[in-house]
Order: sequence, then structure tokens, then C-alpha cells
Amino acid sequence: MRGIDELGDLRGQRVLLRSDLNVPLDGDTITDDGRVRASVPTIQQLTAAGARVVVMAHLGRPKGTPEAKYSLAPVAKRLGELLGADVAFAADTVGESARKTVAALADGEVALLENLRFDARETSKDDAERGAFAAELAELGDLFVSDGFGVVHRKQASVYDLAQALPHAAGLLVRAETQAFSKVLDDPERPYVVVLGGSKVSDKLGVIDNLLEKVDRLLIGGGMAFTFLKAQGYEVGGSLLEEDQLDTVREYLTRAADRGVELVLPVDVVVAADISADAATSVVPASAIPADQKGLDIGPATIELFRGKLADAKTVVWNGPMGVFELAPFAEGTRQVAIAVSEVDGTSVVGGGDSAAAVRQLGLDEDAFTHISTGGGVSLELLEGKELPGLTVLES
Ligand SMILES: Nc1ncnc2c1ncn2[C@@H]1O[C@H](COP(=O)(O)OP(=O)(O)O)[C@@H](O)[C@H]1O
Ligand SMILES: O=C(OP(=O)(O)O)[C@H](O)COP(=O)(O)O
Repeated sequence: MRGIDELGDLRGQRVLLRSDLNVPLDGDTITDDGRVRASVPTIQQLTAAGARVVVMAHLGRPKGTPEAKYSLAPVAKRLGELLGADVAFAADTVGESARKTVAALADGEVALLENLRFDARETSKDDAERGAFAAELAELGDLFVSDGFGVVHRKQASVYDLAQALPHAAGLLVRAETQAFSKVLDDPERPYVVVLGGSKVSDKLGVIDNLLEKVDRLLIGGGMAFTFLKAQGYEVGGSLLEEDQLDTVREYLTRAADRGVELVLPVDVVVAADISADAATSVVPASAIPADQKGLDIGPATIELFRGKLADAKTVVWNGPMGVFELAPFAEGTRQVAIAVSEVDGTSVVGGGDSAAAVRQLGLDEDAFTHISTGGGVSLELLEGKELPGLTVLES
């Protein structure tokens, strides 16, 4: 994978840099700036070399049109603070504001374009549509650097197609993360345990297919768990559920049993009627979630169960919070699992924007983990052994 050093003299060159700046926001306050911090070393290397840096990123999953709550404006401000320099913010992606903002950059200056996903072509499944958007982005730069590790599993215009349009290289974060994973995963010491949670249920159910061939135990909490509980015949009330995945999940349960993989599900759940900080909560058996309640954290018996399953692990990868950890009544499962992962006598990897944020927000010692990755879904796909479009394209 070519590095920035191999791009030649960067002075005066316009470098389009794809970063992953998908941070959690409360209004326009960034609640965890880990991904912005992680993007800084590559930007600094580029500016120090005299490049004009045009950062491109997404925030959340808008539906292909501008929505104020998904604006990257707060991120531009934070990035400027971290760089100690102004970051010019373009109010669009490939329109007049972007063109003017880029044209006004001097050597060593930085701009950030508005959320790429405000243009539906960024995430289009149609090659021609994505290619057309990439071609418009390419007019804003001379070179492309891919450094958004959290998105290299996405075949999207700014991740994949742009690398075909411009001379390109991988940034420092993409190189460091891929090296960290190859070290951990080439020959994992066993027992090898993967802990899955979070809310991107449909994305992450897919990775279980391949993980069942690799791991010794799979612990499932967070929003992921309820599709499994339902597949086992339990009612899950108003909890997150992927109804159309029930057959797939039943097949996973059977295959796990056939292969001798322990697939461990919650035995109790913290429930509430609403997702709010002052909701009245109770702990119920996973087999008896009331119809008018949502499962929002794993319960104390599950915490003990999961701690036991992590105690002798030699390799652990954890992605996805065990509950809605952002709110105190639903944070304990994530806190206790994070502590158990950090205490593993072996290799411990945490992946994902929210999981990494949880480690920091809960005040845990980051040094207790072998690696805290900026990418969640992408780290799971790496574990699966999948080819990632955003990395493969960099080899071309
Ligand atoms: N039981 C649950 N119900 C609803 N949301 C949940 C539940 N458990 C976890 N979450 C939410 O999942 C989100 C993180 O999911 P995800 O994006 O998949 O993780 P990551 O960013 O670490 O990859 C958090 O915002 C958290 O509140
Ligand atoms: O937050 C991200 O991934 P993650 O939640 O798997 O860590 C990345 O920014 C990718 O976002 P996406 O899953 O909407 O493509």
C-alpha cells in the first residue's frame, strides 16, 4: 500500500483526503472527538509538506439530501482547534462553495467539505452514479489520500471510486490500523472471543456468518441480541429487531451448535418504556420482556455470565456497546464488559466509534487495551477475512 511519502513533492498540490470524522454529537456538541484526533497526524504531515488539504468526510446516515443535524460544521471547528489553525468550511460538497473554498487555499492550509452523504451519489449502488460524483470531487484535487479507516469497507465514491480517478496513497491511520489488525489476527491465540453489540444490527448480523468459522465464543449483547432472542421464540417488546433476519439467525444458532462455537446470549435485560435518562427501569428475564418495554442494556446476571466467558480468553475483539451507554441507567453492561475486556490476559481489541467513545466516556484506562480502533464494522469485516473495497483499490 503506497504511503504519502511516495506521492512526490506535495508543495502546492491539492490533496483530497478522505477521513472518518463520524463523531457522536449532542446537538452541535461533539461528545467524543476520538476520530477527529485520529485524523490529525496525516493532515499535519500533508500541511507540513506544503499541500493544500481538502478533507472529505461523512456524518451519520442522511438520506442523500442536506439535513442540518448532520452538518460537519461543528467538526470543522474542532478540527481547527486541534490543528491550531483555521479550517475553511465549505457549505456543500462539489458545488460553488466547495470550489471557491478550495481555490482560496494557500499552501499548508486546510478545508473541510460538507457531509458527502448529502449527495445521494456518494453511497449509490450504481457504479456510474458513484463514478460521476467521484469525477466531480476529483476536480477539486490533484491527489487522493485515503485515511478514513472506519469506512474502507464501504464501496462509496469518496472511498473507492476516487482512488480510480486520481493518483493515491494510504494515510497514516489506515496504515497503522491495518498493521495493528494483521498482527492481532494472523494467528489468534485461543480461546478467541468476539463480543458484539451496538445498533447497526443488519450490518453486523452478516459478519457472524464468517465469524462462526473462526472464533471459539461469540457473546451477543446490545441491540444485536433481540433478533436472536426472538429467533429462539421469545417476545422482545419494543426492542430493536430485524424481523427479516430471523431465519438467518436461526441458521446461525444451529451452525454454532454444530461447530462447537459457544454463542452466548443475554439471560436478563434492563428494560424501560422509553430511551430517556429518567426512565423507570427494571430487570427482567430475557425470556419475559413485556410488550410495552424496550431492552436497553444487559442485566446483572448477563454481566456475570459474560465476565465468566471472557475470564480465560487469550484474544478478545469487542465491537458495539452492550446497551444505550450514553444514558446512565443503561451504561452498566457496557462498563462491566469493557472492564472485563481490558482485564483479559492476552490481546484485547476494541473497535467502533461508539465502543471507543464508551471506553473513554466511562473513564476506563485506554492503555489497558492492546488496540482501540476507530473502526467497528470495518474491523469485523477484517476479522472475517473479507476483501475491503477501500483497501483493495489502493493496491491498484
Ligand atoms: N439495546 C439497545 N437498543 C438500542 N440501541 C442500542 C442498544 N444497545 C446499544 N445501542 C446503541 O448502539 C449504538 C452504537 O452502535 P454501533 O454504531 O453499532 O457501534 P460502534 O459505533 O461501536 O460500531 C450506541 O449509540 C448505543 O446507544
Ligand atoms: O461509524 C462508522 O462505523 P462503526 O459504527 O462501525 O464504527 C463509520 O463512520 C462508518 O459509517 P457507516 O457504517 O454509516 O458507513
